Amino acid sequence: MSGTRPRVVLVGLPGAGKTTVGRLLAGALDVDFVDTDLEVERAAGTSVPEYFRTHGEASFRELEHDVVVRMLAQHDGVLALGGGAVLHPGTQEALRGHTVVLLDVAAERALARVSLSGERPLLAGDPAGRFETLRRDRLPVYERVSTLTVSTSDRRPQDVAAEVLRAVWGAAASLPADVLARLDAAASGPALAATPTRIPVTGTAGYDVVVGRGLDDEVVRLVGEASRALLLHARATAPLARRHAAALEAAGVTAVLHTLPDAEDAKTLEVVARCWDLLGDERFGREDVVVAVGGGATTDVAGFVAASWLRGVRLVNVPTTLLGMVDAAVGGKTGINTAHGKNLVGAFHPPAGVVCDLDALTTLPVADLRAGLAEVVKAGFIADERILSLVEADGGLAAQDPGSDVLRELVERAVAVKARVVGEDLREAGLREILNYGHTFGHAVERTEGYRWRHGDAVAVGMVFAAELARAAGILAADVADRHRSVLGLLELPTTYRGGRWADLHDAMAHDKKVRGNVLRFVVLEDVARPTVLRGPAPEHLEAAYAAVTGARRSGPGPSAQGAEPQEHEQPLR
Ligand SMILES: NC(=O)c1ccc[n+]([C@@H]2O[C@H](COP(=O)([O-])OP(=O)(O)OC[C@H]3O[C@@H](n4cnc5c(N)ncnc54)[C@H](O)[C@@H]3O)[C@@H](O)[C@H]2O)c1
Ligand SMILES: O=C(O)C(=O)C[C@@H](O)[C@H](O)[C@H](O)COP(=O)(O)O
Repeated sequence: MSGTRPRVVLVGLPGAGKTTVGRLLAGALDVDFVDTDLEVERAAGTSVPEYFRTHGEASFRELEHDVVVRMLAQHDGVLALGGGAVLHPGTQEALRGHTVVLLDVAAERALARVSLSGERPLLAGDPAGRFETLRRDRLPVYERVSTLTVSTSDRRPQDVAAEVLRAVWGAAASLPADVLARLDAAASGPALAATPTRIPVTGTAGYDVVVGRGLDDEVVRLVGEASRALLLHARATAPLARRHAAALEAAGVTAVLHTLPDAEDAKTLEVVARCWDLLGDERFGREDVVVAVGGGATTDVAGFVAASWLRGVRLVNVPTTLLGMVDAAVGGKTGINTAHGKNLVGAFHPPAGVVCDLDALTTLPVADLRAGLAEVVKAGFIADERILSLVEADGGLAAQDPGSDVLRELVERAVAVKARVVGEDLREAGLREILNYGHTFGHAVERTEGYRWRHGDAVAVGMVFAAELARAAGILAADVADRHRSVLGLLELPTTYRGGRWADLHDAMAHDKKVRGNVLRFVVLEDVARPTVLRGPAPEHLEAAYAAVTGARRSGPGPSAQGAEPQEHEQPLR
């Protein structure tokens, strides 16, 4: 894409609607949408609020400037700039000659939108007062760099997008017919199908995670030149798998469908062996591909089948559960369970691509949607506080609505966290352990319960256990530990576990992959987005955490209160 330029660059204050309108514009023009905040987070390896906290605004603006300049040179779709990006003189200069649209918004409207969209470091404390100051300082700069101003106050995003298209490309009649059709659809009511977001996973095996709606073509594109595709799916996703199979057949690929047992029953050696037989019967070669259409259990098994057949063939993941989209399908961990525990046999085998079609979530039972939200919340606690504030903003309602923009943002943010981590540490040499937050206890609960618990439910309780352990060890403040219960509670996820099972749980935790030389190691937090590893926790702290999870008692006051001597822990993992 080098040497191209964005069709339009959107600037404006936080809450002006740059992301929403940007996606609509990109959808109408059939081009990609890029939000520079997400690109900056990718470049920084952390969230914007966390970068502000640790490096300060000046350093953030330099990094943001570099990203904006790169995007102006490379991106040929729609580009939305972070609210303060234009403050950098170099960025003002770089915008010269581009089509820059200022989305202007009234203060009360913007504040209402911002309060629903999570942490904004520059508005902390006194949002109304600070917003007025931002508006006063920035408006003259926005006006100087922009070629057009469009108001977004009290208007539907599609009407704003339509005005931008008409103003930038002249009379509607001069727009190409397909753009006109999409524009008409937007103007007559329903919002435009938003354009997909591509989140790259860098590192040894680079691939994209595509998030959006109506993404069947992406699957065909990823299967590409293969002559055969084995589509492994759950019973519940058979209709979807059949639809993909038909599209592949139409593209000249021989599609073989195979139904896996439900949930954890699929993660066995017998099931994998059956798939190997099928691949042999159908003469699958090195150029052929395995496609997983299902939840995390399906992508784990399909991934292991792809990793082991002929020592590795291509894998395309089409996750159909929230948990699959934000976690299991991304990152290349594949595997099955054994009698000794969860995921004990497997391989690192990154997919060729991941297609997260949010439309699949409309048939997902709400209990499974919530289980997926546990892993979303995990991403919030370990790396991106904005995820937590997005959930808290309306008591967790929009997060549980598969059609909401909030859920889409949660998916994108959780995928971005995972992509950042696995891009740096595919084989879990260090940093990747943070993704295991809540899993040491969670996996133990799953094993103790004979895998009848949903994975996400077990991880929810596991995070409460990890928070109580950190609090007992004097590492984590009481209010952050309590926030685990409150956020997970909003999503109706379990935060307690029954008593009397400590011996079984402890035995299961002794098989955890993070154990080194028989010493238990737990990912814990020093604060939100400050994960670390606690090595060999004191038995009384473990038992206090268990007691707290059973509801018997709290595990201790945390470091902000008197009396707790912090236990030593390893270097922070960030
Ligand atoms: N490899 C990794 O990095 C990783 C990460 C997280 C979790 N996991 C694994 O993922 C598994 C949990 O994944 P999960 O929560 O997706 O569970 P799952 O795959 O068991 O799916 C949950 C249920 O939803 C059904 N289902 C799937 N898609 C559906 C749809 N669109 N509509 C209706 N029903 C649908 C499934 O048939 C199943 O009954 C666990 O085995 C866990 O260990 C792996
Ligand atoms: O991707 C990772 O790394 C994770 O730890 C993500 C977890 O959410 C996931 O459940 C993973 O399968 C656990 O891995 P394991 O190595 O503890 O089995």
